[in-house]
Amino acid sequence: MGFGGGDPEALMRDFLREHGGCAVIDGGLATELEANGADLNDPLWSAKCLISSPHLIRKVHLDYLEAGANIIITSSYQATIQGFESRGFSAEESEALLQKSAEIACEARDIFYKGCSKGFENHNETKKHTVLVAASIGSYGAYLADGSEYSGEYSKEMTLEKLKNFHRRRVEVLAESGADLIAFETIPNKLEAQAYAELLEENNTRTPAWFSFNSKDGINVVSGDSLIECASIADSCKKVVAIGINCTPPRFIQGLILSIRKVTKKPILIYPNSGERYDAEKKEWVTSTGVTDEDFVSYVRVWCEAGACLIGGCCRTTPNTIRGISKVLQK
Ligand code: MET
Ligand SMILES: [Zn+2]
Repeated sequence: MGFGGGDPEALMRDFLREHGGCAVIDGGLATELEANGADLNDPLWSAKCLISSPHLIRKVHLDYLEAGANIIITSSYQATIQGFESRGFSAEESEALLQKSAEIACEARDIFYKGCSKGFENHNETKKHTVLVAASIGSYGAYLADGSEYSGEYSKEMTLEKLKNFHRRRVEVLAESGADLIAFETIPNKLEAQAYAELLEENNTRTPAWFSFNSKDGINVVSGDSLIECASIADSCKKVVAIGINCTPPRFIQGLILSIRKVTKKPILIYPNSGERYDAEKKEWVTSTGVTDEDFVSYVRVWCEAGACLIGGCCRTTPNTIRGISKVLQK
């Protein structure tokens, strides 16, 4: 039986209690892989490294752990069975690659734990620093790799059933991968939130999940669907143990937390991006549009006061950002 005594709801409660009520999520994975030299100009994005450079993924996980992250998110954001199959991998090989994303994160955690226990006579000392591995699931729009996870606009033919069929096997594989929870990230619309909630209920998995939406106006999710309605879907799903926002500019976060708080008592998570704008045509970040690490970290108290208790960073944040967040939360 793992952390939380095998009870999905207890996992997050026990974890947060152990961390004094607030815990640190890691920072951007894909963008940090790029900062470490990976070329991710590819429909698989960060999942490309599962094939070409798993050691780099492990290094970035470790960098975030050393910087103070208590939760690390796997490299499966844009890893889909359909995406791997279109590269010529078999169904089994594709599932193995998903599995591998969890294994690499667990391996990084083991290395980190071993490093922590050095110098402690009593091995139990390491218990103070429980780290959770969250298996990432990016949206259907992320799989399309055309920027539609930031528009939330899927074709008119898209239905709830189609979305469920698209995600079903991937959710099953990652739920059984050894990760502690499933991180549904960058959810752009209500239909996809509904699809995830139904899959979790139907699957009967014991692995808990978090739902994280993205916004580009500070009010609604990116498709224009009501954040309140999206967060309510997450709130109604028993397997969902935290609800929040990721990959959204820091300036919008406080208001979004307050909105989510209106419809849930579950823990609220936030991991904003650096605030830089992504130019989907040029496939690059417009650097002049972001905030400095200092500015980012100066928001942390405000976000806690608004009600967030899981805080990290998304695209273009770095181990340095996470170090800063960790310092503020330790105080
Ligand atoms: N966890 C993912 C990453 O940091 C989230 C990407 S949001 C577009 O790479
Ligand atoms: Zn992001």
